[in-house]
Parts: sequence; structure tokens; C-alpha cells
Amino acid sequence: MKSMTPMGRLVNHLKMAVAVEDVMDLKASHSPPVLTDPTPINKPRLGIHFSQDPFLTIPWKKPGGVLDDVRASNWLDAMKSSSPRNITKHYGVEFSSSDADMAYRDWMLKYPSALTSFEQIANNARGKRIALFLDYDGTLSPIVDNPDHAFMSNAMRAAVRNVAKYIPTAIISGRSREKVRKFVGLKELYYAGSHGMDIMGPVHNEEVKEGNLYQPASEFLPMINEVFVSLVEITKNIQGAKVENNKFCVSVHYRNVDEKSWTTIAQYVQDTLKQYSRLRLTHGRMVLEIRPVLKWDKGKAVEFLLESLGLTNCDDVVPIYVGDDRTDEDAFKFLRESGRGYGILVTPAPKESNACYSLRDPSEKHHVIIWRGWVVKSGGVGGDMFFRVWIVVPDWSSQIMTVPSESTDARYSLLGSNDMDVMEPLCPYKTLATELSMVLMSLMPSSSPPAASIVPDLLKDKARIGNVNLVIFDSNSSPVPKMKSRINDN
Ligand SMILES: O=P(O)(O)OC[C@H]1O[C@H](O[C@H]2O[C@H](CO)[C@@H](O)[C@H](O)[C@H]2O)[C@H](O)[C@@H](O)[C@@H]1O
Repeated sequence: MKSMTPMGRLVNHLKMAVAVEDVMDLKASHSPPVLTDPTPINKPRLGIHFSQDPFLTIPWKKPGGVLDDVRASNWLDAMKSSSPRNITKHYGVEFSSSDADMAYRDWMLKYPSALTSFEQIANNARGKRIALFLDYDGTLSPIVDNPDHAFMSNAMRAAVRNVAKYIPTAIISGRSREKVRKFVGLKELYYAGSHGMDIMGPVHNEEVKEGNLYQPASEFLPMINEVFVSLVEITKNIQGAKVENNKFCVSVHYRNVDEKSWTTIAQYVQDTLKQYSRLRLTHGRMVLEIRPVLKWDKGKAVEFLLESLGLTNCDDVVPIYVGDDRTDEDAFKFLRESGRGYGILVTPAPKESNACYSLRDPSEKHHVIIWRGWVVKSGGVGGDMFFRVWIVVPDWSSQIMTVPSESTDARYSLLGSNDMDVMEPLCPYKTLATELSMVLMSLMPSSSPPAASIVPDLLKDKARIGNVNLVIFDSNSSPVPKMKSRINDN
């Protein structure tokens, strides 16, 4: 029997999901989720087991809006602690930086660094399939004051593009799907916008603009638009406040608002929510997020995508989720509770989490190392068999890379945290550079000294390298097969 492609499985799952929605929709007034696939939907097959009631049971409820993860009296505290920008002053308590370091080190006993634990994670995943789920803001892009300027770097984009060649990769964001997709700019990924309420598979055919969608909250669209307009209006005189329409949810940003006005902004949001009993509030980093009272979150989105990819109930699948925010906890929790995969929390300050590992420095280079590592470990580039070849440098006069033979004494490791530094001298060959760096990583014995400080010198002085083999890289394909044959030639 012909095996189904991931996209075929997604389409299939979308059909099932609509059926799920049928079961969920006991109130009959739902419009069905958008489904661009015209095939009629037949009987339900519940791949994902949802409760029959799609709405949250609210144990604590005021008339009107629902305060989800905080009580009204704690809004201000929650707002203050929502974004640990300065770890020497966290939860209002001053720390010396050495105290903060020590606290962080203690905390890391519970949430070890994903960087230093990479080999261990990779060994546990050996021979298994990895699925990668990435949050966007604060994970792939640095937190910045203006949400419209939260761009990810080209190096990060290249790394995600590369890992997605070998591992199913999804972006799960609180942003609208369209916006986050525009920021990321990679059509080959899965995207779940609006905290997972707007899911789309990769678009392979340029003419099909929207791909296949799953939008479990589509009935809330008019309500969300209404709330957006009203929040824009009432907050317009609060300097620095910004209201963002994320399609199935609305973000009210207070990062640039004077702390004295936070109570006012919280009051406005609370007043608005009172008029909408079917909306609830969650907290993000310096942002209040208003969303439907639906049992749907980033954890559900991960579950949905695993199902769509045919990766549910498989012992050989290791889902990895990387995120920085409270809303990512739903995904960490899903992985933890289902006993599968690992959550990696990106945070500069200790905090309780359902993640297993941590990344302190949200700087791109750490992620890049990890994604490239996954490519190597998943057999995409190199693999163990290439661990005994030495170093790669570009020949600047042509797009030819040179590989010293084993007779050279250039044994340097790129598994340290500085290998992005190696990329810098390779800028003229940016596309190639990422491939190149991945190969380097796969080629270097992990126990050897860091190459980062040495490679720039090597680039300047090729005479030091000794015997070289020439390997022509094609930036559109993995360089390894060519390299392999070249090495075997010797
Ligand atoms: O799930 P995410 O992809 O992490 O999205 C969550 C929110 O991210 C954005 O806000 C955050 O990042 C901004 C840019 O760095 C920052 O200015 C803001 O303070 C952060 O909260 C986005 O603008 C929101 O709409 C998302 O809900």
C-alpha cells in the first residue's frame, strides 16, 4: 500500500478534526472550521480525544469575562513578573549578579541546559524520529520593544530551514498565523498561529495561497474583531499601549507603558472582558492576551500536529518543543504528561516550568547549534561516520570548499558554544556557510578543542592546513554525499 505523505495525513486529519468539531459543537451555532480541501466529510474518526464540551469549565467566575491564570487582585503582580528582563531584579527583589548566577545554577539542577545536555538528549533520541515545535517571540526572535520589529536573524532562519529539511518542524505562536509566517518566511514549515487556533501545513504549490487550515475558533472571529476595535479605542490615550489583532486572540501590550498606568490598562481589559463571557485572559511577556474560552492551546496544537503527521502513538517519536512564555507551558505540559519528548524553556531567570531542559541565553547561536545538531543526529548531514575528518575552509576565489585530509593536525571541535563565530568570516558565502558549518559540526570530534578562535586564522593562512581535498558544494543540496565520495577516493 502506498504510504501517505505528511500533507495527505494532514488533509485527512483536517477532515477528522472537522468531525471532532461536529462532536464538540453541541450548541449547533458553530460555523465549521475553515477547510479548503473540498472533499466531503464523512463519519467522525476521533484521532484526538477531546472532551465533548469544547469550552473550559471555569471554577472561578465573575459575571462576564473570565480571568484565567490570575485573579483580578493579582493582575498587577502578574503583570510585573511576566517578563524577566533583568534577572538581578526579579519579582521586585534585588539580587547581586552573583546571587542571581547562583540562583540560576541551583535552578539548573532541575532544568539542565539543553546545550550541555544535547548529547544526552540526542542519545535518548537515537534511532527515533524527532518532531520539532518552535515558539516564535523570545525563542526564535529576541524580545524587543516594538512587536512589529521582532525579526529573526538570517542565521536563525537558515538553521530552521536546514533542520526542517530533515525533521518535521512547526512554528507555534501567539501571533496571527499570517504575521508569524511572514516573519519566519519559510513556506516549508507547519504554522500554528493564535496560540494554536489557526493551523496550516506547508504550502508546496505556490498557487495555493492558504494551504489546508484548521481553525477551531472560527466562530469567535467577529467577537475578537469587536474586542480589538473597542480595546484600541479605550487604550488610545495610554501612552505606549499597543493592541495587536492576532486573528483569534487579541494582545494588549504594556511593555512601553509607564508602570503607573498598568492598573488603568488592566482595568480597561477587565471591563472589556466583563462584556464577553466567552472570552478569557492569559498573561504573556508584558502582554495581556484575550482569547476564546476554548479548550485549545499550544499543547492541543502540538497534539493535533503530531496526529496530522502520523506521529501519535509511536514509541519511536521524540517531540521537542522550545518556548519561553507562559503559554508555552501548555505544550511542555502535554509532552510531560504524555511521557514523550522534551520541553526546552528559554529563560534568563529561574522559573517553575513543565519543561525538562533550559536555555539561559535566548541568543540565536545556541539555538542554531542545537538545530544543526539535530540535523547531524538525524542522519541528515554527516552522522557519526564523518567524525574523523578535520576542517573545512572556503576557497575565496571560487565556490569550492577545501577539506584537509586526515594527515593534517587540524583537529578542532565545533561543538562548543562559539561556533557561530566561525560563520562570520564566511559571510560572502552566507547560504553555503550554514551548510558548511553543519558539516564542520558533524566532522569534528567532540572532545577536541574549540575551533572558533582558530578557524579565522586558518582562513587567513591556508598554508597551515596542509594536504587538502577539494569538495564542491551545491548550496541546494546536502554536501555530504559528494564529500563522502571524495573522501572514499583517497
Ligand atoms: O507565542 P509567541 O510567538 O511567543 O507570541 C507571544 C506574543 O509575542 C509577541 O509579544 C512578545 O514579543 C514582543 C516582541 O519581542 C514584545 O514586544 C512583547 O512584549 C512580548 O509579549 C506578540 O507581539 C504578541 O502578540 C504575542 O501574543
